[in-house]
Amino acid sequence: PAKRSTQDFIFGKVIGEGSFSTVYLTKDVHSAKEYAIKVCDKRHIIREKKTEYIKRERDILNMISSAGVPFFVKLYCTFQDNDSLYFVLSYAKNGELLPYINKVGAFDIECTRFYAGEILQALEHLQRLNIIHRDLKPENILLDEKMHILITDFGSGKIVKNDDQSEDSEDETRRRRNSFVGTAQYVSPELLTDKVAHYASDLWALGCIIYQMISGLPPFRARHEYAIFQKILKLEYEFPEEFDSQAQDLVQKLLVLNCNERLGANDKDGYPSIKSHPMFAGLDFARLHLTTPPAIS
Ligand SMILES: NC(=O)Nc1ccc2c(c1)=C(Cc1cc(-c3cccc(C(=O)NCCN4CCCCC4)c3)c[nH]1)C(=O)N=2
Repeated sequence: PAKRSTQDFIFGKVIGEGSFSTVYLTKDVHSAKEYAIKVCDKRHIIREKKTEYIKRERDILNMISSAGVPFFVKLYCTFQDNDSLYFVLSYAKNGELLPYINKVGAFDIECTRFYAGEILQALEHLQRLNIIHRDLKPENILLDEKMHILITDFGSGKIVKNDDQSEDSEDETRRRRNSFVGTAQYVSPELLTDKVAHYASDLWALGCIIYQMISGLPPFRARHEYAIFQKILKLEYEFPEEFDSQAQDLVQKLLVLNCNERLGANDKDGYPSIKSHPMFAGLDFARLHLTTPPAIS
């Protein structure tokens, strides 16, 4: 196909903002289809030495789009001009999951089971593709027009080489320089201490998101980031009264400081030990993307 350019799209409202990018709702002038275009500022990326992150995001999005799995934004094409890089991505008509949690205050257990199940399915696909998201949070979980999830923002993602999560000395040197951590409320203890992410780092974030869907707030909260980090490292959080007991059991098995002892941490080929948890009893994971999501109310 011919290389696209900004002339092929009508740019609409801003629907997302990042430190190096802005996301616009756009319409393809030829097909009238709606897309999200992520516009990345070249000079800013180069100045902040983030070119490797942008290349990795493009590579991960290509891997996911080629795999043809549900639950992720698709990358349709990329192009560039003198100032910017352009990623043409899926448009998620219903935006981020977070405003829905804030709007209803707390999901009922059926909604929590459904959306936790879709996120778990998505994490299984990532594990099988040897990808760690590293910044999973409700703002990066979008909702399409049928209210199914579309996970986005792989700008912090990691491709695990030959299924070995350990690191070589070059990786270790880079890691010590690597100031990356995810978003405070959802970052795992191992990313705060030894700066090495594991597949189980995304399972920690899943635990935080399940807690938030039920209680309305993330488990580790404080006025300042440093205080949040302290609470995470001390596993300092509580369950509100009336928190569903099966969900509480699952969250407690995911929010484990030692990433190797987290439920699912040692699973190969997906997360069977999490899928078999009583909280997901009766959920048909393979058909989730084909079923009508429960109304969020
Ligand atoms: N960092 C990134 O990669 N960011 C991306 C990437 C791809 C992408 C992306 C972000 C998208 C973000 C997005 C944002 C929105 C959006 C923005 C503003 C308002 C709304 C909106 O009002 N939706 C209706 C849902 N409301 C939500 C709150 C409760 C009532 C109903 C949606 C729709 N899609 C998108 O559609 N596709």
